[in-house]
Amino acid sequence: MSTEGDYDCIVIGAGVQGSFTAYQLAKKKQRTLLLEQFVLPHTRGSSHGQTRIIRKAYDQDYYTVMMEECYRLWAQLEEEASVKLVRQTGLLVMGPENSSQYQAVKNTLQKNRVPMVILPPEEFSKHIPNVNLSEGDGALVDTTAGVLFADRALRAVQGQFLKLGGIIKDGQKVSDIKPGALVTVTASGGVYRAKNLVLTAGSWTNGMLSYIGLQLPLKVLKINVCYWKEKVPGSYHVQQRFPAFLQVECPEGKHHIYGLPSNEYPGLMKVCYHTGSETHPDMRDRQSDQSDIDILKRYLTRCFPGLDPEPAVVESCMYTVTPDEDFVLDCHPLHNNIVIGAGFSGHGFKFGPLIGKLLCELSLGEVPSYDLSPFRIRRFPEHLKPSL
Ligand SMILES: Cc1cc2nc3c(=O)[nH]c(=O)nc-3n(C[C@H](O)[C@H](O)[C@H](O)COP(=O)(O)OP(=O)(O)OC[C@H]3O[C@@H](n4cnc5c(N)ncnc54)[C@H](O)[C@@H]3O)c2cc1C
Ligand SMILES: O=C(O)[C@@H]1CCCCN1
Repeated sequence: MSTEGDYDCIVIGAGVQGSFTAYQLAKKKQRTLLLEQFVLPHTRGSSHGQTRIIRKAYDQDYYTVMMEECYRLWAQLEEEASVKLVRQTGLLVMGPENSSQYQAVKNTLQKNRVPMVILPPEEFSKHIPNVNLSEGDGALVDTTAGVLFADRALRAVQGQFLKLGGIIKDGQKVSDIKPGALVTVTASGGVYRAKNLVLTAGSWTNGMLSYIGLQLPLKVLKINVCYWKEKVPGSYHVQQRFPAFLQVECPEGKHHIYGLPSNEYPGLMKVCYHTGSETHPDMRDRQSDQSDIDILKRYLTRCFPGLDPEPAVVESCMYTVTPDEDFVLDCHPLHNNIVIGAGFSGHGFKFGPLIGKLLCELSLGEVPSYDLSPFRIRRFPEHLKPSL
């Protein structure tokens, strides 16, 4: 066997994170193979669908700081691929004025000098018609925020990767990984070898990690992606400058509720609950729990009176959630030529271009551009197998 390998790097999983990682590696002249189990494009993972929120409004500084560069990297891809991927709409954040979460978001924005507008309750309805602000809630708008065109972004980044000479093999389910100076990857269409491996397998991550002696505390949740009909067409439309929104706490449920202005489906606004019920990634459609939809119905009846409180369309997506909802961006504890990007916990899309850059840096043994301590595997010591 040659010690050169077939490739410099193999990336497993062509969702947003694997696609951006492969693109960054190809930019660094690495001979890169991107393997995907499904035929592309597909709707079985976490990166499909037309839209995602992009925002700087976070309760932790490190995400807000990282978003500075993300916006630049998204703009760069828009230019390279001649395609529009980001639409600035602003993000309305609502939550109990004295709650720690709402205050944390407000403080992070102020501290990092992110352009924002605070909407006092008496002025709220002048700026945001058709929404009832809850008694005691504060409201602010992160004006930098907006909507990312997700499917289009995946097409663009995969297209750029191919232009750089990268290779995508889809319809190739990986069924084994053998670590070593050359990593050997067995997939349904062949056996491939490379000096480095990056694992970005989304909800299937622990299945892949079982081949290389590691398990992470990841929960896979099925998310019901709900669209709701506007009673008066256009009332929550992106062209009426209706923003995306995030309700950080409310009486109906303990998790966030979020929404995007109507755009992709005429007359329908997307509003979802930021959690779901556990599932196996291959059995997603067997999970039929709808308690999240009941919470949304009650919230929309109270706060979005212009929406019919019965979902018109329900699609499915998955979150892969860590206990602290921070990502995993790290090398395998024993095999430093295997890099893992996982646990994006329902908020990783907007970071895609930067995650790609960071996983590429880790794979090339470079000093990462950011402090990755919040994202290290060793924050879960109890989950490192005794064999490690
Ligand atoms: C409903 C919903 C709303 C969201 N909203 C936002 C938002 O507003 N803003 C935001 O920033 N983020 C948001 N997110 C989160 C974001 O979409 C995810 O963090 C991101 O898509 C995760 O990407 P990924 O590449 O890790 O996973 P995936 O997209 O699932 O990619 C993993 C890929 O690996 C492949 N794979 C797995 N196993 C194998 C194997 N054995 N062989 C070959 N290939 C394999 C899978 O088929 C898949 O294509 C949302 C997510 C959901 C579900
Ligand atoms: O990443 C985001 O911006 C959204 C916010 C709410 C939960 C889902 N993800």
